[in-house]
Amino acid sequence: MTTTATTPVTADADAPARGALRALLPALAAHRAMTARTCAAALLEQGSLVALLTLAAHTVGTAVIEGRAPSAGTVTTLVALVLVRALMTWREMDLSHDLAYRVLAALRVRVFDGLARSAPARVAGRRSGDLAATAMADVEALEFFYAHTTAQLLAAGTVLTGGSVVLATVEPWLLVAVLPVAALLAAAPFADARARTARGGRTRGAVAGLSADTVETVDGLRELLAFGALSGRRRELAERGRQVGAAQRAEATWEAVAAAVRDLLIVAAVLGVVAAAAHSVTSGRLHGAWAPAAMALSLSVLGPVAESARALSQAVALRAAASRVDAAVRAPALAPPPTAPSPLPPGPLGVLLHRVRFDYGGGTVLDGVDLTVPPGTTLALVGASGAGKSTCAHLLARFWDPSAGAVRLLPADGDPVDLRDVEDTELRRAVVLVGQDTPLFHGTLADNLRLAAPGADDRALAEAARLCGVDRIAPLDTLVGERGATLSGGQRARVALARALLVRPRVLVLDESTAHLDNTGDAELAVALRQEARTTIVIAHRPAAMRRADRIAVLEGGRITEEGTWEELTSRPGSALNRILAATPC
Ligand SMILES: Nc1ncnc2c1ncn2[C@@H]1O[C@H](COP(=O)(O)OP(=O)(O)OP(=O)(O)O)[C@@H](O)[C@H]1O
Repeated sequence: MTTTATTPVTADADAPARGALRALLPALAAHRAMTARTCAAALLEQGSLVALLTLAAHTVGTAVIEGRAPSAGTVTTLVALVLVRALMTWREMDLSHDLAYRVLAALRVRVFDGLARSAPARVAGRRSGDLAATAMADVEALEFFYAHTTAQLLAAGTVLTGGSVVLATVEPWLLVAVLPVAALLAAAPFADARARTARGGRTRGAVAGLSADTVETVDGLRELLAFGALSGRRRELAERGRQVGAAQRAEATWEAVAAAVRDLLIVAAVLGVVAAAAHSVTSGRLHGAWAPAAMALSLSVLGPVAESARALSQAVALRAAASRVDAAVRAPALAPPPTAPSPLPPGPLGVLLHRVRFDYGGGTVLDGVDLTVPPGTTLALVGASGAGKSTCAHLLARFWDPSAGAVRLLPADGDPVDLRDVEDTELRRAVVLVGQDTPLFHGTLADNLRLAAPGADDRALAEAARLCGVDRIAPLDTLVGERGATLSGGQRARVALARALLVRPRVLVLDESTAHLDNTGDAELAVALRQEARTTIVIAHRPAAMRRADRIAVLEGGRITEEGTWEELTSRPGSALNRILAATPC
C-alpha cells in the first residue's frame, strides 16, 4: 500500500510560476503572532508619520494664517508622535527581520527535506552547486520578501484607506488628486511583471550556474591541476561571473527606470494636490488654515504606497527564486512512505526480485528481473559495465521504486514483504547498501562509524573497527577531513564497511565496495563479513569475490540470464560468466 505524498506545482527557474510569491505566504502561518505584531508595528510606524506631518502642517497653518501659537497639548502630541515614529521604526525593522530569519531557517530545513525526499534519484541529474544555490542563495534572496513586503503592504493599504476616508470627508478634490496616483504606483510593479520576472530568473539562473561551476571546480581541483586545465576553467568561471554581473546590471537598470517613473508620479501627485487645495480654498470649501494639513495628509498617505511599490517591484523579480525554493520544498517523494506499513518479521531475511522493470526516463535498464536470494546466503551479481547491477542495488535500498514488478524481503518463515510497505527507519536497519565511493563526512573516524548507528556503544564500535581493520588506519578519534580526504580509497572502503556492520543489517548489499582494496584487503574484509549470518548481495568484478558467493547471477540485457554456483557456471563452456571472466582484465 503506497501513496504519493505531494504534488509538484511549480516550474523551473526559466518559467517561474505566477503564483510563486503567493506560495511563500503559508510559511508565515507558523508565526501568526509575530506576523501580527510586525503588521501592527508597520501600521503604527506609517500611521504615526502621517499623523505627525498632518498635525505639524496644521500647527504651522493656524500659526501663519490665524496667528495662533500651538497649545501645550499640540506640542506634547507632536513630541509623542515623533517618539512613537522613532520607536516603531526600530520595532518594525527588528520584528520584520526576526520574522524573516525565522521563516528562512524553517524554509532551509524544508528545502533540505525536499532534497532528501528526492535523493539520490532526482538530485542525481542535477549539479551540487545548483542544489546548494537553491538551498542557500535562493532562500537568502527571499529575506527581502518576508522582511520588507508583506507587513509593509498591509500597513500601506490600511493607511491609504484611512487617509482616503478622511480626505473624502474634508475635501473630495484632494482624494481625486491622490487616488489615481496611488493606483498607478500600486500597478507599476505589475506593468512589466513578465519582463521583470524573466530578468530575475536570468539572475537566479546565472547565480546557480556560477555556484554549480564553483563547487565542481573546488571538487575537481586535483584533476584540473593534473591536466593543466586550470586556466581554461578560470576563464569559464570568469565568463560565468560576467553573466551574473550582466544579469544583475540589467535588473538594476530597469529598477532605476522604475524609480524614475515613481518619482514622476509623486511629482504629479504634488502638483495635483496643490492645485486641488488652491481650488478648494479659493472656492471657500476649505479654510486656508486647514489647507497645509489637508495637503500634508494627501501627500503623506502616498509615501507608504510609493515605498511599497518599490518593494513590490523588487519582490516580483524574486519570483524565480521563489519558484526554485517552492519546487524544492514540494518535491514529491520518489519512494513515498507506506500508508499502512507492514512490520518486518524477526529473523533472517532474503531478497526476492519479481519481474522488476526499471528505466531512468530513457531506455529500459531492467526488463523483467527475477531473482531469489534465500535468507542467510550470499549472491554475487555479475554483468558487463552498464548492465544495471548498481540499479538493482539502488532498488534494493529503495532509492527508487521499480516501474513494474516488485522488490520484496523474504522471511525464513512467512510471506514476503514488499519494500514499498516497509517503514523507512525499519528498512534502513534491515537493508544496508555500501557503494564503491561512499563519501565520509568531516569528523572523526568514530563519528563516521556512528553515522548509521548513533547509539552504538564503544565496545561495538571497537569490534566493527577491528573486524574491518579501521583500528589499523588511525585512532578512532582522528579527524578524516571533508569527504574523508585524508584517507586512501581502500581505507575509506574499510570505514564504510565497518559502518555498515555496526548497523547489523539483515541484508547487506555491497556495490563494488572493495574495489579500492588490494587482493589481501579484499580477502580480509570477506572474512570480516562472514562473522555473522546474513544475506549478502555482492556486486563484483573480481573473480575471487564471485567465487566466495554461494551463487552467482548474471545480468544481461536487463534480465538474469544465468544463475548457479561458481563451479556450475565456469564448467559450462560458453557460459555468460565465462565470457565475462574472459573479458575481465587481469
Ligand atoms: N541516475 C541515472 N540517470 C540516468 N541513467 C542512469 C543513471 N544511473 C545509471 N544510468 C544508466 O543505467 C544503466 C545501468 O547503470 P548501472 O550503474 O546500474 O550499471 P552497472 O551494471 O552497475 O555498471 P558498472 O559495472 O559500470 O558500475 C547505464 O546505461 C547507465 O548509463
